[in-house]
This record gives sequence, C-alpha cells and structure tokens, in this order.
Amino acid sequence: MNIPFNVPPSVAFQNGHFTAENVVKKVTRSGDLVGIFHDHAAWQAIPAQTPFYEVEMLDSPQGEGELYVGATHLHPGRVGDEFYMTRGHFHHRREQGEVYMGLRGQGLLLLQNERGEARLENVSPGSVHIIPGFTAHRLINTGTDILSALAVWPTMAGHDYAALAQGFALRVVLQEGKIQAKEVQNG
Ligand SMILES: O=P(O)(O)OC[C@H]1O[C@](O)(CO)[C@@H](O)[C@@H]1O
Repeated sequence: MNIPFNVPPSVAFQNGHFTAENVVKKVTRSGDLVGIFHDHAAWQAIPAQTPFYEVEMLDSPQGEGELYVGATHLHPGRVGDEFYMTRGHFHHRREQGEVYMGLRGQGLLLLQNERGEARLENVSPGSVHIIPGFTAHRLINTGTDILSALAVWPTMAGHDYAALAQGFALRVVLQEGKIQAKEVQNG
C-alpha cells in the first residue's frame, strides 16, 4: 500500500507569511483602536483607515484541544511618543496560554497578570515567549521594520478585551531619543 506523504502548511521564517489553502486574514486599523493610545489628539490625526497590524492564521477546527497557528504583522510607527502596538487581550478562557515566536523586526511583548502586574520581554527573530494562563498580552513594535511574530493558541481561548478597559499598567514610548517603559496610574 502506498501511504502518501502529505504536505502540511508552511510559514516563511523571514516574514511570517503562510502558504496554505485555509489562511484567514484580519486587518486592524487605526480607527479600530479607540482609546488605546494615550495621546488622543495624535491618534485622531492618523487617518482611520491606516493599517496598524494584520493577523493571518490557519482556519483550524473548533473544540477542546484544538489549536490555532497564526502570525501577527505589526507595522512600525508611533502615535505621538507611543509605539504602535496591538490592542492586547486576556483569553476569555483565562487558564489557557499561548506561545509566541519572534520572526522579523524588533519589539516587546507586554505581559500582565490579573493583579495588574506587568512585565516586558524583548521580541526578535527566534525569541520564544511562553504566555502563561491568566496573562494578558500585547505586542509593541519599537523598531523600524514590520514586527512579525508567530503564535500558537487554543481555538477555545477566545478574547476578553473588557477586562483591560483601564488599559495596561505600562506604556512604551520614545522620550529623549530612548525607548522607555512608563508606569501608568489609571490605564
Ligand atoms: O486581539 P489582539 O490584541 O488585536 O491581538 C492580535 C492577535 O494576536 C494573537 O494573540 C496571536 O496572533 C491572536 O490571538 C490575536 O488575534
């Protein structure tokens, strides 16, 4: 009997683009990120249609134990002094974690637990990030190239944005020519 060697999906490590039949893409634009950046006037000055990041992912089956794999491509830039970043979220299923791997560009992964304690990890090509359960996560592009990161997470994890209505406890800004993380009092 001839057992076939199936061809799985593939991802290009240089840019995080997938080659597969079932790739789903979602673009997040400036206008979608209401209240995310601290300089409201600077955010309003950016046309609402400006793309900030794209997520491409394989359309996996739904169910306990199933996994998504995807890549986030976050553009470089700043809103005022604050670097472009993803919206960031907790998983609706809080106990479920996620793994990121940096593919292209330079940036930071902002992690925050349910007590509001935040920390940052450098993201660069090849960096591996274990996002534990009960931990909100946001990518920040501090470089000049697109920041691309591969992610694997449970299809049942879901997104909870409401729990972060007050924002994260840290903001990453360019001040005096330096990339700096600042503590935020009220989000
Ligand atoms: O939902 P956000 O915060 O816009 O993040 C973008 C994407 O990043 C991921 O964490 C991994 O690609 C996805 O879960 C999410 O769709």
